[in-house]
Amino acid sequence: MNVRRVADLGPADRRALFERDAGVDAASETARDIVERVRTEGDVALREYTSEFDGVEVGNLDITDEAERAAETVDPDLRDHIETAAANVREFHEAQLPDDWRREFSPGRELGRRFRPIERVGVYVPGGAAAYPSSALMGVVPAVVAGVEHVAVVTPPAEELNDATLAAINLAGADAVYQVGGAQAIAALAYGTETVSSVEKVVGPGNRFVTAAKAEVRGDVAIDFLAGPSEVLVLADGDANPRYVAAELVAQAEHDANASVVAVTDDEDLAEAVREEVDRQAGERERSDVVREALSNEASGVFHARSMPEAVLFAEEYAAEHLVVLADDDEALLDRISNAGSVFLGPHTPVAAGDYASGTNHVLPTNGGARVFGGLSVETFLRSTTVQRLSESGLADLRNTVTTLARAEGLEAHAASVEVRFEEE
Ligand SMILES: NC(=O)c1ccc[n+]([C@@H]2O[C@H](COP(=O)([O-])OP(=O)(O)OC[C@H]3O[C@@H](n4cnc5c(N)ncnc54)[C@H](O)[C@@H]3O)[C@@H](O)[C@H]2O)c1
Ligand SMILES: N[C@H](CO)Cc1c[nH]c[nH+]1
Ligand SMILES: [Zn+2]
Repeated sequence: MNVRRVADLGPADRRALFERDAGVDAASETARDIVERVRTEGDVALREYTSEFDGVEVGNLDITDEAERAAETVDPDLRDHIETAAANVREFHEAQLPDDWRREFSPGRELGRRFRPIERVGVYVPGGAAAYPSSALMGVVPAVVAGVEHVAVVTPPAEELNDATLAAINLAGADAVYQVGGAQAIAALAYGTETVSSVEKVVGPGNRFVTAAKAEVRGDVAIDFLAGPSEVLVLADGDANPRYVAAELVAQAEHDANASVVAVTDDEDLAEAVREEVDRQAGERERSDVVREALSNEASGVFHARSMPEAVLFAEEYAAEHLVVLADDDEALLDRISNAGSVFLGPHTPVAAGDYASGTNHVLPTNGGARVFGGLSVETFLRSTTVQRLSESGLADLRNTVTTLARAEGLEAHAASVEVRFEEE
């Protein structure tokens, strides 16, 4: 990996960086075929795909009881830490619960909003190369806090089911758990099969096949947003510690060969030091082949900007899932940034803290989705309804405006529905 200068980036480089897709487009056709087969063939298709992609012949797809057992038998120390993380996630998400409200905006014109949970949701908990008990907490806890009645979880199977993931799913409060992963799991939640009942909204992160499948079912079922292969962008000034910068890149790179990891700084020496550190740290990791592939992606790299404003502009255009700011004036830099899924400020705030335990949600938009979406939250599981009551005088105040606009639209019955209220019986 070479240090690249932001000023030298051509249109093709900028497209690769700022319109990145982490292999999701290339997975779309496969995902579409899988979704269609599951929709028409149900459990038979689920079992066949599970055998093909996960190499497992599953017995019962429903593993709700196994999850309950795992919560009792999992290593007590691990269970304690799962519960600590869950408590922090719960606390942060409870703070997001909105209150219903109603207010009189002018005499006789009372308007408000109320919030109710979606009734049935499905949470994807990834579990291919690595197991993700933390993603179980991030998906299920906010749904439970929002008051969702039925929370179903799907997660890929393995010869030996991962106890920590199962325990976390149960401890977080899921109602049903199915051992199925990939695009087939998303299709099962969207359309239902003999075993898996369909839901109203599908949420959660996953690899490019999972992400492509969510894009495919969107429209038939609600989804949160596309949360694909992980990303991090580190915005650093010359005082940043290159070991910390490199550690952030290597950490998110170990998720997936399709992960995108970037550092941008106005200090050429720091850029060079980060590049060397990344090389060194990448070689030390168990998943160093995955890390190296992620580091060599077109959307990854170490970049030298001519100034911090140029580096900030780069970060804004990139719109990363995670933005780490390692700079003296981090709060001032933050003020100039809007596009990021989650921001980590200062030398003691690694992304891993938010990935596992600080309490914020780690299910976040990737591939530039942060330009228009926020991460998973309690609001993801709520819908709002507006409520209004007008008094007779409140309606009288609006009478001419409503009838004039209704007639301008050629909708006489709308106007009449107001006028009838002022006519003598
Ligand atoms: N953006 C976020 O918020 C966020 C959060 C956590 C994890 N992640 C991401 O989740 C992903 C986890 O990936 P993973 O692969 O370990 O687990 P996964 O559960 O996402 O995917 C595993 C499934 O992929 C399917 N699959 C694998 N190869 C396939 C192929 N060739 N064709 C069709 N289907 C195939 C299989 O069905 C398998 O069950 C990583 O990319 C990680 O970065 C993202
Ligand atoms: N960094 C991931 C989100 O992109 C979340 C995660 C789970 N486990 C470790 N990290
Ligand atoms: Zn992570």
